[in-house]
Formats: sequence, C-alpha cells, structure tokens
Amino acid sequence: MTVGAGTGAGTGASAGPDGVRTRSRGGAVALRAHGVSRVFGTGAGEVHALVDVSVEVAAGELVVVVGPSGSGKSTLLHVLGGLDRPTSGQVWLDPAPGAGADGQGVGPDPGPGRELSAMTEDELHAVRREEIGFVFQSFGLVPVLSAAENVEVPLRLARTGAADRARRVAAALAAVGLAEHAEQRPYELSGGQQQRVGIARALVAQPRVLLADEPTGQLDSATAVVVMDLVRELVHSRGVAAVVTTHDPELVARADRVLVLRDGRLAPA
Ligand SMILES: Nc1ncnc2c1ncn2[C@@H]1O[C@H](COP(=O)(O)OP(=O)(O)OP(=O)(O)O)[C@@H](O)[C@H]1O
Repeated sequence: MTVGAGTGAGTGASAGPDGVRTRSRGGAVALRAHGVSRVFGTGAGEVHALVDVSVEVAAGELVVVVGPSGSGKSTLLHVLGGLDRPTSGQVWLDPAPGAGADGQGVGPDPGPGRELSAMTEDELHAVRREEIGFVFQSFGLVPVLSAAENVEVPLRLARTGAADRARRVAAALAAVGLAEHAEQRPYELSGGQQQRVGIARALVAQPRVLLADEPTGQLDSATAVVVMDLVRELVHSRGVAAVVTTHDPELVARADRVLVLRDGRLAPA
C-alpha cells in the first residue's frame, strides 16, 4: 500500500514532474484526471469542492480516497465517473501511455485517449453504461427485483441478448458468492449480501473502471472487511481500475494506494 501516493512507493510507481499521482501497480493507466477543479455556486457563495486534482489509476489497481467530511471525495468520484463535469481540468479514459504533450506522458494532452469531460450527455450515458461500474453506500437495489434481476439491469440497458444475459448474471452472482441467492429480493438478504449484489451489478457489464462511494458505510465492521476484500480480489483478478472512498481506517489497509483529500486538494505524500 502506498499512502499519500505522490511518490508512489508501490510496484511501477513514479511521480510525474507535474505532481500527477501516478499508479502503484504495473497495469496501463485506465483513468486519468489532470488539473481538475470543481466549484459549486451556492447562496452563501462559491464552494471549491476540488482544487487542481491530478491522478492516474491503472488497470487492476485499487485506489482508496480518504479525507474529512466535505473534503471532496464524492465530488471527485462523480467527476471521475462522468456523473459531474469539472469546472476546469480534464478526465480521460484510456489515456495513451507516453503520449503527453511533453513527450513523457505527463502533459495535459494524453494522446488518443477519450476525454470524458468533453463528451456530450449521450456519449457520457453510453460510457457510464458500458465502461464504468458504480457502487453506492445505500446499495441502490430495486426492491421488487430479485438479486439476479438487479444484476441484470445494466445488461438490459446495453441490449445484451437473453442467453448471454443469463450466463453473465449467473457468473457475476457466483463471483460474489451469491449463486444460491439469485431469486431472493433485497429485503431477504443481509446488508453484506445486498452490497455484494451491488458489486455484481457494477461488474456484470465488465467495465474498465469501478467507482464506489463509501460502499461499506452501512455495514458492520466485520462485514465491511469481507466486502472490501471481495472488491480487492475482483479488481485485481479482472484488471479493473477502481477508486473507492471510505471513512473506515480498516479498509484503507486493503488499498494499493491511498489518496488523502483535504479541502478539495490532494494532500502531499
Ligand atoms: N451540488 C452541490 N452544490 C453545492 N455544494 C456542493 C455540492 N456537492 C458538494 N458540495 C460541497 O462540496 C464540498 C465537498 O463535498 P463532497 O460531498 O464531495 O465531500 P465528501 O468528502 O464526499 O464528504 P462526506 O465524507 O461527508 O460524504 C462540500 O463543501 C459540499 O458541501
């Protein structure tokens, strides 16, 4: 685990000259933010929720974001996942390695990667549906649907064929240890089981990126550790680039790298 992440003491990590928080595992960069700021206008004035945040996340890397309440963790996740747009700065999926404007892969131009922050709403919808999995603190399951039907939702949205859907839902439920619970509705499952359904749903469409906002916030600490271990195992085995926010120090130990946000800024390592 690398804490602070500026210097990246893990495998294959390095700090770019522009202070980009580089990856700590060896996979290719899957997600990259450069100089991202987000300002909210409120009745009381401007809130600078994110200030000049730069970060890279590699395929197969689990990055955990910590920080006090209001430090910008959820805002960062929303901007990384295309649920919100930065006021300034850019977010890219699949930035090309070594294609930066300065020839070292660290400039503001990432080469032929796809800039999330410049996409139309329709393009963003498609990318969020097909390439980004979201996990929520409150699970976000549809109460009248079974576990299998909840997991199936992203595949229906992607118009995946019925036979393929059935196969992939069964595999996703098996991957989170819920093969025996496919027909149960959320209220018939424990909190940990419900969140495992949420994780299966997030991963069933085989996204490149997984974003989880306090995924264990409603779970007791023993269950939280089991769920986080599952997330870690799936992220590593499937090569997904994952960013997870948490307040729970126990979960931080599961991270490949920890980012600390304070007042919207990444704290130095
Ligand atoms: N839609 C919004 N409009 C105005 N201000 C907002 C909005 N969303 C977030 N903020 C403000 O931006 C700052 C960062 O909020 P954010 O939710 O990202 O923090 P957080 O670290 O996730 O907090 P918590 O740990 O309590 O969930 C806070 O001051 C918050 O009040």
